[in-house]
Amino acid sequence: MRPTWTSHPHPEHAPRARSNKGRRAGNYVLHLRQQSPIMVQKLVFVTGNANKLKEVRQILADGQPIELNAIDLDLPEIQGTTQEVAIEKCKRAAEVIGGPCITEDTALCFEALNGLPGPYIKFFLRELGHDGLNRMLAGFPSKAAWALCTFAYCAGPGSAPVLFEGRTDGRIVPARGQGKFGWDPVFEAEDTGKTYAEMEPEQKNKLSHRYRAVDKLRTYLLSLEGQ
Ligand SMILES: O=c1nc[nH]c2c1ncn2[C@H]1C[C@H](O)[C@@H](COP(=O)(O)OP(=O)(O)OP(=O)(O)O)O1
Ligand SMILES: [Mg+2]
Repeated sequence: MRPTWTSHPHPEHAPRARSNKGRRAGNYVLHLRQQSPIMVQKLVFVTGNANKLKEVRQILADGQPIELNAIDLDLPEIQGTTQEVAIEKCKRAAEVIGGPCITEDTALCFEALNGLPGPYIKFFLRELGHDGLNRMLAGFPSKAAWALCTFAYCAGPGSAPVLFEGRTDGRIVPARGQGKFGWDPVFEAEDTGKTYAEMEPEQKNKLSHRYRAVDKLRTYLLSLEGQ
C-alpha cells in the first residue's frame, strides 16, 4: 500500500502520556478502518518519544514537507543488532495499525565496548545516568562513540521494512549543556567541540544521526509518492 499525504495541520501536542496511550492508539486504528478503502492519511510515526517526534518534525519542516501523525504504541523491542531491532519493531507496528508506518530506533555505541550499549542505551541511561555512562569508560583510553539512528518504513502488514541509517561520530564527555533529551549532554559531536545539549536545535538538526537518517527516508518517501 502506498502512503499519501494531506496538508492538514499538525496536531499541536506531542505523543500521548504513557497512561492513556492504549486508548488513543485504539481510537486511531478505528479511525483508519472507518476511512478504508479510500485511505487518505498522513504517514504514521509510531513512537513514544516526544523529543524524537519534535526533532523529526523540525528536520522535515526544512525541505519538501512530509506530515506525520504520531502514535504511541508499546511495541516489543527485541534483542539483536540495531537492524534486527528496527525491522521487528516496524513490522509489528504495521500489523497493529494495519497500514504503512515508520518507526525509529536510536543507538549510542561506544568504540571501546565494540559498539555497546548500542540499541540498549535506553536502559543504560536509565540505570546509570550521565555520570555512569562516563564511568563505564573509565578503564578505557578511547572515549570515542557514535550515535546511530535507524528509521524503518513498512508499507503495511506482511511487507518487509526498509531501513535508513544515519550516523554521527563523537565522544563521551562529562555532561555539559542544558539539554533535556536523553544522553544529549554527554555526547560531543566530532569537529564541533559541543555536546548535542550545548547546540541550538538548528545546529543539532543539521548534523545529527537523526538528520542523516531522515534525509534518506525523505528521499525514499518522495520517490514513492511520485510512482
Ligand atoms: O538524539 C538523541 N539525543 C539524546 N538521547 C536520545 C536521542 N535519541 C534517542 N535518545 C535516547 C532515548 C532513549 O533513551 C534511547 C533510545 O531508545 P529508543 O528505543 O530508540 O527510544 P524510545 O524508546 O524513547 O522511543 P520509541 O518509542 O521511538 O522506541 O536514546
Ligand atoms: Mg523504544
